[in-house]
Amino acid sequence: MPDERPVAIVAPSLLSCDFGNLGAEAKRMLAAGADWLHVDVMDGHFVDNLTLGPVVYQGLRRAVGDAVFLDCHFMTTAPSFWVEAFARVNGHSDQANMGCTFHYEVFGEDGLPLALELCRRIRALSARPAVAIRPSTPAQAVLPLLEEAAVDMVLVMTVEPGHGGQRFMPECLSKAVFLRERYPNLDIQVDGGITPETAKSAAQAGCNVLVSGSAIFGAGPNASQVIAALREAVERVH
Ligand SMILES: O=C(CO)[C@H](O)[C@H](O)COP(=O)(O)O
Ligand SMILES: [Fe+2]
Repeated sequence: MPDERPVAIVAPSLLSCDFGNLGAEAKRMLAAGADWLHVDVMDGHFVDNLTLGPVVYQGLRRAVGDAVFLDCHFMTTAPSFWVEAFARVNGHSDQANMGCTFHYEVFGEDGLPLALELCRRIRALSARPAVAIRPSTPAQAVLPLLEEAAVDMVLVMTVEPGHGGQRFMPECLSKAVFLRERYPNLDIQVDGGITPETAKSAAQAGCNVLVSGSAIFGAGPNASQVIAALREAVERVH
């Protein structure tokens, strides 16, 4: 039987970087073995924190170049507006180098048509649509989007969105198990409190895309070792 599980992807979260040296920090992560760079976009409404907008994103894109996949995690009440704004400054003829993850909760059950419309728009931009669920949202909520093949990835949050450096919530991993059983080829991303240790249980639950902020940046010059350990956690269950 062919091995259907998707490949390991490690995405350092720039939320934990030295923002005074954003471009250099991003390049340091790429040199240390990062596959993607995770960009947390917080609007001060959906979460009680505010990070970066299109102006800073444009600077980041210029610093890393077009070949790098920037995995944008929109923790915003108006994802459609911000997706357009980020796409405009992404600096490329198409946006295949950009991931657009929105939160299910901003649309909810009644908002399925709007969520589908946003996914179609993200695909029309050639960007990569994904949906995130916070700890209190069940995995079943995203099934209608998966049934329509509207998203390429589900982000299972293992902390409450809004801040880096929080405690990992292992109880959220049952959602990854539920999704992996039904979708062997789906990219399942996990974000929040991921360390080489917690990555093992996340990988066993079926997650293959690991976001990690404080563990990677907290390792200073040893970031490459943490990235390698995260990748190994996924590859070991592969
Ligand atoms: O989406 C996020 C917070 O809402 C961040 O991506 C996440 O918290 C990463 O940081 P850490 O690895 O320190 O938990
Ligand atoms: Fe994130």
